[in-house]
Amino acid sequence: MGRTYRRRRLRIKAPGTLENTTDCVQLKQWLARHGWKNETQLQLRDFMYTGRGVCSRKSINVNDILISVPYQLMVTYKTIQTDLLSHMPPLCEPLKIQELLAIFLMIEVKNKKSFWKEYIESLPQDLPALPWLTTESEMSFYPNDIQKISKQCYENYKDGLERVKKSLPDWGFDDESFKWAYVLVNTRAVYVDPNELKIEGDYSKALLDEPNMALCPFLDMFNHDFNANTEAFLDYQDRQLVYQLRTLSEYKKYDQIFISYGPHNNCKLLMEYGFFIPGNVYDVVDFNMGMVMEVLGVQIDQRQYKFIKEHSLDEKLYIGYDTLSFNLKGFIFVCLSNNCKNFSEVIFGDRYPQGFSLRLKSIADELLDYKIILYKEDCEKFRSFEGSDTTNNRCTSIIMNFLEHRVKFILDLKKMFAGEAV
Ligand SMILES: C[S@@+](CC[C@H](N)C(=O)[O-])C[C@H]1O[C@@H](n2cnc3c(N)ncnc32)[C@H](O)[C@@H]1O
Repeated sequence: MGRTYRRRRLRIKAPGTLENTTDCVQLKQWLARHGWKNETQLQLRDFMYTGRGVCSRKSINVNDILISVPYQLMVTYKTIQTDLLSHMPPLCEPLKIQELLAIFLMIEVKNKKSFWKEYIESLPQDLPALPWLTTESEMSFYPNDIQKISKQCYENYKDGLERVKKSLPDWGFDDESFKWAYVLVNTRAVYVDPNELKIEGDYSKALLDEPNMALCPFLDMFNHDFNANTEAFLDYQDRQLVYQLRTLSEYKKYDQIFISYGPHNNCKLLMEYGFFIPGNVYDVVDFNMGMVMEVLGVQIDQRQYKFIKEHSLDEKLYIGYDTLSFNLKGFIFVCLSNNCKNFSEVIFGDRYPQGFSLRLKSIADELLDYKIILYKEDCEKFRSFEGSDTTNNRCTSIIMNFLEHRVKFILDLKKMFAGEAV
C-alpha cells in the first residue's frame, strides 16, 4: 500500500473533519469535564451539502443511544431561573421561552467567565439564509405565498423584539444581537416536556408560554433529514440525569448522522431553518379556495359555502406525494355536488361515489398544471430581480433554487398521478 493510497484513504475517511478545530476540541473537553461520555464516538465534520454536522467513528445500529447529554449542560427554563432571572430586575412583562433563551445567549456571549463559554463559542456566527432576514423591499419581489409567510416570520420576530424591549426598558443590547440569538434559538432548541423540568413556583409571571424549549450542546450539531427517526427522553445514567436520543435508523461509520426536526414541508424548512430538501416526502403544493374553484369552473351556493366554512374545508388544501389532502378531496366534492343532501356522510364516512376517484385524478392534474404556470411565472419574475442590484445574495439565491425546485416537484407529482389512482 503506497503513501498516495494511504493519504487518499485518509481523505475519504475524514472528509472535512472539524475535530481539530479549537471550537470542537474545547466543546468536547468542556462536555467531558461535566460528565459527557461520548460513547458513540461522535465527531464533527463539514459535509458537502449540509455544512457542519455529526458522524461517528463507529457504525450506529437501530436502537443505539446516539447521544446522552448531562441534563445540567442543557439550557432550560430552570437555567434561566437560576442564572438569569435571579440576577436581574424583575421583567416588566412576561416573555416567551424563545425570547428568554435568546436573552440568555446574548448575556453569556458577553460574559468572559461564562460557565457556557465553550458552548457559546461552538455556535455559528452567521445565521442561516432565512428568507425573512432580508429587507422589506427585497421581500416585495418574492412570490406572494412566500412573501406572506416571510412577512409573518418577520412580524413574529419584531413582536419578540418589542416585547423584550418593553420588558427590559434598560435594554443594553443592539437589535442585531437579538436577531442572532433569536434565530439561533429557533433553529437549535429541542423540545422538552415542561412537566419533566419540575419547575418550582409559578412561572407565569416570567413566561407567556410553556417552558418547552431548551438548548442542548452538541445535540444541536445534528442536521435534519426527513428519513431520520429518533426518540428523545430523559433518563438516569450513573445516577446522573441525561437527555438521550435513541436512533431508529442505522448509519455506517463516518456517514453523516441525522435527526428529524419534524415532518416539515420544504417551505417550512426554508422559513425556519434556511434550507430545503429535494424529494422531501413531506413536501406539498398548497392551494386556496379561489384557485380550486377557478380550476373546477364552478360557483357555490350558500349551503355549500356554509358547510365548507363550518368544517374548515377551505384550509389545508394541498397535494403531496401521498395524495390530495383530506380537505382538498372534501372541498372538491362539495363544490361539484350541490345536489348532495348529506355532505358529511360522504366526506367523513368516506363514501365517495363510484368514479369520483378517477375524476379526482384528472382534477389533481389540472390543479398541478395551474400551479406550474404560476410557479414558472414566479421563477421568471424572480430571475429578473435576482439579476438586478440585490443586497442579500444568500437569501435570493436560495429562494431562486427553491422556486426552480418547486417546478420540478410539481412535474414529479404529475408523473406520479399519471401512474396511480388517487
Ligand atoms: C440544529 S442546527 C444543525 C447544526 C448546524 N449545521 C451547525 O453547524 O451548527 C440547524 C441548522 O443546520 C442547518 N441544516 C440542518 N439540516 C440541514 C440539511 N439537511 N441541509 C442543509 N442545512 C441543514 C441549517 O442551517 C439549520 O438552520
